[in-house]
Amino acid sequence: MSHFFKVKSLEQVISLVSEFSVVGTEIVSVSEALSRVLAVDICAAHDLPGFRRSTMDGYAVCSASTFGASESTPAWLDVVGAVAMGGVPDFSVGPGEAGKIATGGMLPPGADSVVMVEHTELVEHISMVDDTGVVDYTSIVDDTAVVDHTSIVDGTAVVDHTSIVDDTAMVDHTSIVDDTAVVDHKKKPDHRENVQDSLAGRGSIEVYKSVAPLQNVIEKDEDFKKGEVVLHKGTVLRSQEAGLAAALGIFQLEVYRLPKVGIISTGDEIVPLSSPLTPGKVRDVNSHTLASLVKEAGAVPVMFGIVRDNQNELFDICKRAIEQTDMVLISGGSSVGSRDFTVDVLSSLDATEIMVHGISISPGKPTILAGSRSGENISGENHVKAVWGLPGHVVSAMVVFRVVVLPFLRNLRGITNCVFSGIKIPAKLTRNVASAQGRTDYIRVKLVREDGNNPGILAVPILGKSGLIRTMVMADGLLEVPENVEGIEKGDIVMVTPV
Ligand SMILES: Nc1nc2c(c(=O)[nH]1)N[C@H]1C(S)=C(S)[C@@H](COP(=O)(O)OP(=O)(O)OC[C@H]3O[C@@H](n4cnc5c(N)ncnc54)[C@H](O)[C@@H]3O)O[C@H]1N2
Ligand code: MOO
Repeated sequence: MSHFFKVKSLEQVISLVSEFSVVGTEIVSVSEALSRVLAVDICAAHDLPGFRRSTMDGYAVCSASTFGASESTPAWLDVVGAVAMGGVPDFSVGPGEAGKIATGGMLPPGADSVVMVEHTELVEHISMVDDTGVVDYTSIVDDTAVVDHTSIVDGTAVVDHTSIVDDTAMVDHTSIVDDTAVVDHKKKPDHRENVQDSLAGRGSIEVYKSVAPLQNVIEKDEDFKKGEVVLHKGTVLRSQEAGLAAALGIFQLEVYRLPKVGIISTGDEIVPLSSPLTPGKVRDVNSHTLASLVKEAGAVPVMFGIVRDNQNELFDICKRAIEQTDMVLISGGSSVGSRDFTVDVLSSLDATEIMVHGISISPGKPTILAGSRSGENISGENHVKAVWGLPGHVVSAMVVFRVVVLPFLRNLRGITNCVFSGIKIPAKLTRNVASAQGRTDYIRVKLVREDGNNPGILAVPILGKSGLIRTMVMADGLLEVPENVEGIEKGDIVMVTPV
């Protein structure tokens, strides 16, 4: 009622954020943690990845063995073993030697780099073929799998393989290879490849390209070092943070609980969507725009419905909303008209102090911020809660939410560490925009692509009163015209906040 605004600047209002509390915490599984806010620092319990890994298929080598290697003067290296995936190599690599390795495999001791397989050529197998035609291979496929072939190749071409490929799979080949080519393999088809692979891994290679130390290798602590703080309190968790937690074996995280935001619409003229629209009435738009904005901001809207222009009714609902939620948004009745009760009701509530009535922004000047210390909330946490009186005009309520309420809601969620909150899109303004000195203006703009040879983005101002939802529906963003600026000229590059 008959109060006059004591207008504060936007900066003055935003600086009050620190006077409000943050919600309590809870434990959630990593799979439920997306978009939640981390409540503690997380340290790496071990080095990541924990061992030196190859990033390529090829040969683990001492890089010095390849120095000077080229197509015309290749380096010649002996292949002394093959690394099994998921295992620990049981051989080491010295100068002039190489170990066959796949992407992700552990480098054998002595190797400091990996030559890509396409930069090598296999030139020799270790095989003893003598005059009597006895071929003897002993190939180590992995640390559990010893492949032992004893093959007698003679004029009758009897080939007898007895191979243990791994600890679960006994492979027994009895193959008579003769003119009729009777071949009996009791084995999985890929075992043959493994065996051939391992045989191919033994021998010598020519290397056509040198590698530098640590080339094609991830060091044992290259991702994160043991003891390092890998995630900071106040971080909004994204898919990559879930991946990091998984990599470190963390399956539960302490996060801030989701804040509840109470939403109240006021006004004798406002009717719910379910009611018929009789003359003089308008449907409740603000409850729905604000609930959507609250969800978009990572909180939970709690609807308290529509309150008539009645001080006692508004008092009761406000009191209940403050008790049951962490922040309250009241739209309508924030101005200085005879039916604008919000500021009086908030002043009359216990332990509630009006901190702001009027902000030098347009739209949104008649905004109220009260701080309520009225005891514990339902979760037993002691809060200074923000209670907002937002202007009733549909656009004003939305703009004030984005520009003013959002920083307080981010603080309530516990966010301290997120660069995305202020991302803006550069665009070229298509017409002059005037603005009054001494207030920050928010211009709704539509973003369109420039055509022809200009790949830029144009910002087309959407003109219209702040009671018209159409202007927000048409808009893609808000353009801020600062307090000390009189206007912006057509053709200027402006920064647009997406809405
Ligand atoms: N003498 C003055 N009058 C007004 C001033 C001023 O400085 N001096 N400021 C104007 C501005 S700017 C705004 S914004 C409004 C803010 O008024 P209130 O916050 O008191 O809001 P109401 O008067 O209740 O409603 C304004 C307008 O919005 C419609 N409305 C309200 N709630 C809803 C809803 N939930 N859904 C849809 N539409 C809603 C309401 O019907 C009115 O049309 O004050 C100006 N006056
Ligand atoms: O402040 Mo009103 O919100 O300009 O329309």
